[in-house]
Amino acid sequence: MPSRLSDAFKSHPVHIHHKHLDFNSVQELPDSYAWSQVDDHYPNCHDVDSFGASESVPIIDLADPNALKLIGHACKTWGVFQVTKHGISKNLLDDIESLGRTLFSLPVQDKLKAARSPEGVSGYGFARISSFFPKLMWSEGFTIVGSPHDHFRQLWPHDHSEFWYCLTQTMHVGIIEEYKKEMNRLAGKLMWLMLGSLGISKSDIKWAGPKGEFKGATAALQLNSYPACPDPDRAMGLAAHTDSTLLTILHQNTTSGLQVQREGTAGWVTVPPIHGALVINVGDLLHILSNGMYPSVLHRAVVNRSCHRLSIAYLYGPPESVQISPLSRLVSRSHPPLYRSVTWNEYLGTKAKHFNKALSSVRLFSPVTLNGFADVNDHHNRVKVG
Ligand SMILES: C=C1C[C@]23C[C@@]1(O)CC[C@H]2[C@@]12CCC[C@@](C)(C(=O)O1)[C@H]2[C@@H]3C(=O)O
Ligand SMILES: O=C(O)CCC(=O)C(=O)O
Ligand SMILES: [Fe+2]
Repeated sequence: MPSRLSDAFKSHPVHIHHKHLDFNSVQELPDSYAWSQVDDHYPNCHDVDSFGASESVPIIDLADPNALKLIGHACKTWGVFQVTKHGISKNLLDDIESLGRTLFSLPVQDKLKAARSPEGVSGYGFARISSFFPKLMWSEGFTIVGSPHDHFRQLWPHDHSEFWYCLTQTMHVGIIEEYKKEMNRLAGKLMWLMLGSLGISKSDIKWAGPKGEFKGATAALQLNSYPACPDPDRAMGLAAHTDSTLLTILHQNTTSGLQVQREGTAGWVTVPPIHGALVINVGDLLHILSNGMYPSVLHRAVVNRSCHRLSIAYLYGPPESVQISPLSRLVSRSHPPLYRSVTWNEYLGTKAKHFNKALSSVRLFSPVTLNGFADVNDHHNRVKVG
């Protein structure tokens, strides 16, 4: 079994045999990007729950004394929430957004110099899950695991001026490092709020370290770009999926596009961009850790005709060697463990092979065999693929 995040896909390489588009030069949606199963993926069309009432994703102020309770409720009922007063500076959010914009505005042949290899994790390319769908997604992504140095050297090759080259590279790398550092700090804080609301304390998770700082946690930074699209009704930015993480922290620019599905309801709910707020997704590993109490949220990104959309996802997971399984405090005779233990790498490999069936493939009981005790999250088989 691979033990480093960067090796997670060695046994399941993704070969995508498609030419990369120069999105900006396309006037008409190419057939390879036209989704035949055009469903209701327009923002605002389906911002209702199954009872017809308007519902929106909770927004939680982290400085609110009730934050713990509110987060617990949001995790249980939505698997997603937005946070304000999170302590990440506005400048840093602006910097990472503008770095993303600079990167994606490079000519496609330059971006391809940093293309992700079929068995690799880092680099430029289509979303990994593209291989499960017959049509391409109207987006491009750049994944960073570890240092972005080598990829940035490929993207911005050495030009004539040594001084300017060093300065801009140092600035770009510095922004990424600072962003990762700040996100790591916030992710640790959110972990304790999310787990605290289940009655879990620092002594329950040995791998979090003596001070509960989650030392050794691993993460990937994913920059996503969704160019304006000539035929948004027939295109898909990023197909419906859950993240294979403990949690994901998402910064979106002012253009909406992120949609989530709430358990037990029909339709998609748009997560509106709120200035300075960050979106927090429950991922599959937290779903496992919580013994199914917190559903990992099914989400997707849609595109629009006039605005370019950018999002930056910080995909946070446990240290590489840690086995994730339902926390013993959440397991009892009436609530048996729903999942077997997995490392993050093993789970990523499983996701690469089984995509939306990954969570059920590590499940010990199906909801029907549990005699009335159902796992809140059984939507994983509802994601339409191929
Ligand atoms: C750690 C990871 C999670 C991720 C695969 C990756 O290796 C890096 C990119 C992540 C991402 C972002 C877009 C959606 C997603 C499903 C994908 O194809 O790549 C996620 C992966 C995931 O959470 O499984
Ligand atoms: O762009 C978005 O809003 C969603 C991105 C996402 O789901 C991801 O990077 O995993
Ligand atoms: Fe996602």
